[in-house]
Amino acid sequence: MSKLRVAVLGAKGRIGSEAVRAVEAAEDMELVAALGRGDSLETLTDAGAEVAVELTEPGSVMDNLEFCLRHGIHGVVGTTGWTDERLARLRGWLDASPRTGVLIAPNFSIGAVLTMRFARQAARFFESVEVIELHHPNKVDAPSGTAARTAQLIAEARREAGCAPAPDATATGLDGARGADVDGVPVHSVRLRGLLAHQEVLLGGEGETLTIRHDSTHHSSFMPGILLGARRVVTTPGLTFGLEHFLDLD
Ligand SMILES: NC(=O)C1=CN([C@@H]2O[C@H](COP(=O)(O)OP(=O)(O)OC[C@H]3O[C@@H](n4cnc5c(N)ncnc54)[C@H](O)[C@@H]3O)[C@@H](O)[C@H]2O)C=CC1
Ligand SMILES: O=C(O)C1=N[C@H](C(=O)O)C[C@H](O)C1
Repeated sequence: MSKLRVAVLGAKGRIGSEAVRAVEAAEDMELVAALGRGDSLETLTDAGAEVAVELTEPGSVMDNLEFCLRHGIHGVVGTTGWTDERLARLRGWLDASPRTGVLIAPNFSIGAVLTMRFARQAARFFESVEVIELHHPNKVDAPSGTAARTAQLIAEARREAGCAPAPDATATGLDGARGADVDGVPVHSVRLRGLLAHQEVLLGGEGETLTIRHDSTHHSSFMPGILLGARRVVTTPGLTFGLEHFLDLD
């Protein structure tokens, strides 16, 4: 059986360097390119890459994906910074390349995907809900892509269930003290040396609270999801948003 020809973009970064090792170690994959900042994207076509694992930064991801989709290279994307406007541009490129697939995974770790799923399930049963994400201090974006997605899923579930806005009597104070507002859900970002990637979803009702917490303590937590994404995206044309769609969770 021929091996899946995989390239990693952002190959010298924190997660990218781990992804290079994971692809090299996968028996059904061949690492055909490992690109860092400034390397030519033509390397991907010269190397015959079938899948590009995109782990760079929000300022680079769009140009990289535009090139990949123009050349029929599937994408597995962990890079953050996804807005509605960016997603619409990506869908336009996918429409022009209908056999190509892109997976965008706000988080590749199974625990984080389950956290999002459990938070969505729990959201309608509690009056209050807030998200706290905690990351290493080298992270350039806040809130994290995972926290933004978690808050969107919570907000969607609460809208569908007809929940009232969470109670909050705050009338005065410092700007930012109540976090960022993502679809009506407060999201608080902590940046602390010693941490990697962590998230808590706090839910509160009369006389009880529920905390759903996930900790990624090593970048290896993201690797099974990246490899699964690469295997599945080649037979899944169009945009898949969230690794849960490849996990048969229900
Ligand atoms: N979805 C997920 O599960 C995860 C996503 N991430 C995300 O992945 C991204 C990268 O995170 P880190 O590795 O921590 O950052 P990092 O800063 O350590 O690595 C990014 C690397 O990409 C390189 N780069 C920038 N532009 C490039 C380009 N055009 N072509 C090739 N390389 C380029 C940089 O030089 C750097 O080496 C961030 O957006 C982060 O939030 C990180 C961990 C897990
Ligand atoms: O930058 C990181 O480290 C991470 N980024 C992703 C995010 O923004 O959610 C995934 C994970 O939290 C690690």
